[in-house]
Amino acid sequence: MLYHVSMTVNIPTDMDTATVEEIKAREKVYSLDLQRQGIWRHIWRVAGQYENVSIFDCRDHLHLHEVLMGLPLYPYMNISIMPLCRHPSSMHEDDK
Ligand SMILES: O=C(O)C[C@H]1C=CC(=O)O1
Repeated sequence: MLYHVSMTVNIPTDMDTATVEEIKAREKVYSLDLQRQGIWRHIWRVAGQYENVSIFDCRDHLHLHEVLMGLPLYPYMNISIMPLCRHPSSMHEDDK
């Protein structure tokens, strides 16, 4: 199942720089691993925001939930989710 997910990151301004960098480094490793597995299909930066728009390909809602809960930046994110289904005019067989 495909999901449109937007994540806005709000790291507390008083968190020390080393901790922020360590969390961001773990987030990148986690994200790249999911991208390689095909679970995190696309990620874009929203211009001018500490926000991304992503497409996830998960088995079901619970799988998506577990993937998102595992994000190292999860405690500092606001997340919005839209479940997607294939558009009847889509020419992409894997849009499902
Ligand atoms: O930067 C972000 O949008 C937050 C998060 C998502 C992937 C990643 O590496 O960091």
